[in-house]
Amino acid sequence: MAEAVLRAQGLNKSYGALQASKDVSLDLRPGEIHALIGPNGAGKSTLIKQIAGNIAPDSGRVELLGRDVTALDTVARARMGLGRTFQISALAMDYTVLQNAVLGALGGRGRPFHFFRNVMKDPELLEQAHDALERVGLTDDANRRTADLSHGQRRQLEVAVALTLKPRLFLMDEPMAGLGAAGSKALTGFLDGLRQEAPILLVEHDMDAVFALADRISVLVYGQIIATGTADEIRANAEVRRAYLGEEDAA
Ligand SMILES: Nc1ncnc2c1ncn2[C@@H]1O[C@H](COP(=O)(O)OP(=O)(O)OP(=O)(O)O)[C@@H](O)[C@H]1O
Repeated sequence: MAEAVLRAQGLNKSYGALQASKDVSLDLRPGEIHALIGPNGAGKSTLIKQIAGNIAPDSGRVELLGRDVTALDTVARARMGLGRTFQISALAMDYTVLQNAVLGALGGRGRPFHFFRNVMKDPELLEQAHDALERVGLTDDANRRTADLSHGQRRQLEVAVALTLKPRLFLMDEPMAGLGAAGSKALTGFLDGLRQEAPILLVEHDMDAVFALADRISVLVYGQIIATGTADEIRANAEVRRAYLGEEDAA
């Protein structure tokens, strides 16, 4: 089996008496989409934050590309190739689509800048930004104000911003949230192709998207992974149906 690009081992995290992660282990392999599903409050965001480096686990470890990164912060993990999209948009709404993409590319440089107008003339940054916009199908919208984009287009732009850093793997937190049927179909098609280049750990409530896309699915309930398997295995798992999917959704 190919070496995992991401490995979480025995993660525990408590908030007071509440154990939000209980001995959580999972991995992400080259070329795959691994979906993380579970009811509201199950601990999905808490787990993603430990993997990304926003919060430290009480115990356990996180390995990225074979290296122990448990003590590294979000910036160091991003520089190693961990790309991320967020539940709540981190885009600058008054900037154009291109400006947001250039700022994303700039984030990979790791040194401060002083003049925004110079940044917007930097050929290398512009090329990275244009490439990423083309990948997600936003080339024609490059000069539009981000606030004027549709919700679906903003989601595409978030992926483009993450792509400017040429990530080796992605953490995506509910990328389908708020998208209509057409938007979520388009994004599903895009993620389907993206997995070969950068595998994706996908937190998603849209079960149609999850079952269409995921090579493997892990189900988190009360901070614990109760099952990991293919879509068919998860659909057929009695404990998962009881705890989460419900009979009608799992049919
Ligand atoms: N900073 C915090 N302090 C205290 N409790 C927290 C904190 N963050 C999360 N929790 C609690 O930990 C549990 C897991 O929350 P988390 O946000 O990880 O769940 P989730 O599966 O991502 O939920 P959702 O699907 O609604 O986003 C919840 O009971 C939540 O209230």
